[in-house]
Order: sequence, then C-alpha cells, then structure tokens
Amino acid sequence: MENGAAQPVIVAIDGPSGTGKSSTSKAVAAQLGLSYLDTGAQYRAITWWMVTNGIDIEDPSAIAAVAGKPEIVSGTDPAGPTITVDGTDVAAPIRTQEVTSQVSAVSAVPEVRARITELQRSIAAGAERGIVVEGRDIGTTVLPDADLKIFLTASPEARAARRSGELKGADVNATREALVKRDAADSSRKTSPLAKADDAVEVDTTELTLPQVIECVVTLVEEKRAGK
Ligand SMILES: Nc1ncnc2c1ncn2[C@@H]1O[C@H](COP(=O)(O)OP(=O)(O)OP(=O)(O)O)[C@@H](O)[C@H]1O
Ligand SMILES: Nc1ccn([C@H]2C[C@H](O)[C@@H](COP(=O)(O)O)O2)c(=O)n1
Repeated sequence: MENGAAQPVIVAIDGPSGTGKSSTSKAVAAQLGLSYLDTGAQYRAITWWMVTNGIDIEDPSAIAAVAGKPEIVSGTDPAGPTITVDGTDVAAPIRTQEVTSQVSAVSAVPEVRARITELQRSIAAGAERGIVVEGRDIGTTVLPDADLKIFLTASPEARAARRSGELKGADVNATREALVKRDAADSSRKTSPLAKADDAVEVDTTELTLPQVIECVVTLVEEKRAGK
C-alpha cells in the first residue's frame, strides 16, 4: 500500500486433530503481528458448559435448546490466548478427557455451530491487522473469502506420536484410535464437516518439523500479501 500500512489479512488453517494447527497458527500469527483464534477451544468451551450444567449430550434437541445460553469470550493474542465461559477461565478444564470425548457430539448440533460461527465471524471482522483462524470448517464455511486457506494433514501414526508425547507417555495405539474416531465423527457430520476447501493449499506435515511448517505458512502469507 502507498501509505505503508499492510491490509488486514485473513488466514484460515484447517485439518484433522493433531496435525499442528494450533502450534503453527499461534507461531505464524505472532511472527506476522496478527491475531489468533482457536475455534476448537470455543467448541470445547460450550461442551464444558453443557457437561457442567448436566445437559444430556446424547440428546441433540436438549443441546440445541440451550446453545444460546453460555457467553463465550476468546482472547486473540497469540502470545497468550484465553477462553472464558460466563466470566470463568476454562483454559484448563476444556482439555480434559471428559470434554475431548464429548466435543464432537456437541459440535455436530446445528444450533451450536450457528452460534459459534457467528461469534467467529465477528472476531475475525474486528481484527484490525488480520487474524489466523484455525479449526475444521474455517475455509469452507466460517470464512470462505479468507485471503489464504491452508489444510494441514499428517499420518495418524505421526499425529498419535505427537499427542502421546504431549500427554507424557500415553499409549500410542489408544491415542491413534481416539483421534481417528474423532476425525471420523467430525468429517461425517451433516453441518459443516471437517473438509478441505477446494482453494486450500494442502501441507502434509508428516515429515516436517514444526519450524519447517511455520516457515512454509509464513512464506505463503507473504506471497499472498505481495500479490504473487
Ligand atoms: N510438524 C510437527 N512435528 C512434530 N511435532 C509437531 C508438529 N506440529 C505439531 N507438533 C506437536 O504435535 C502436538 C499437536 O499439535 P497441535 O496441538 O498444534 O495440533 P492441532 O492440529 O491443533 O490439534 P487439535 O486439533 O487436536 O487441537 C503438539 O505437541 C505440537 O507441539
Ligand atoms: N472449526 C471447528 C473447530 C473444532 N471443531 C470441533 C471438532 C473437534 O473435534 C473439537 C475440538 O477441536 P480441537 O481442540 O481438537 O481443535 O471441536 C469443529 O467442529 N469445528
């Protein structure tokens, strides 16, 4: 631009569980001075609220009836992203096994998706310098006009090894089975399933280190900004 101010850039990063979306998105946003939004954390937060309030997760109509109740607030600083529900910091409880095992069922309910999608669009629209938004349906549904769409993949074996390392020695086979099951549920739901947008750039991270993936995505954003 003539005045030297960069146009805000919207980057959508989607992909299955454990492909490196959060680590990559946070680092890319920090490096480029952009905001960062973890949409999985928002679905986890609404799931935590449902569990805490005794809502029957097996009953989509019970979930739909209260989908508008919790107030979810996401802090978008990549150096310290935050998430609260009705003013309570839920960054830790949304990562429990109880929430992880139920989040696919809650996030499949159309009323939940409508609510969270609206929130995501309003956060992206308010990001003055631009934003990196990561999830499962960002390029296809939430921000179909994003400037750059990335779809990260990795073999289930690589993803399980990464996750079990993170979970300090959790059984790799059980971890692999759990993530493959969650991906199947997220890919097969009717409303905005996990999917690669037709115009997304696919990056297979199986054989790449995290710094290599970050460098690859930063380069793609810079090329986009330079109009290449
Ligand atoms: N290319 C890579 N090589 C090795 N480890 C990686 C790579 N990318 C990410 N990791 C590690 O894998 C783990 C999962 O990464 P991350 O949480 O970023 O994935 P994700 O796609 O956001 O997962 P989820 O969808 O389940 O939230 C982390 O411990 C992270 O440090
Ligand atoms: N855009 C999104 C983001 C996440 N979800 C659902 C499906 C995932 O299994 C779950 C947790 O996400 P994670 O923290 O593992 O990234 O949230 C979704 O449906 N759409």
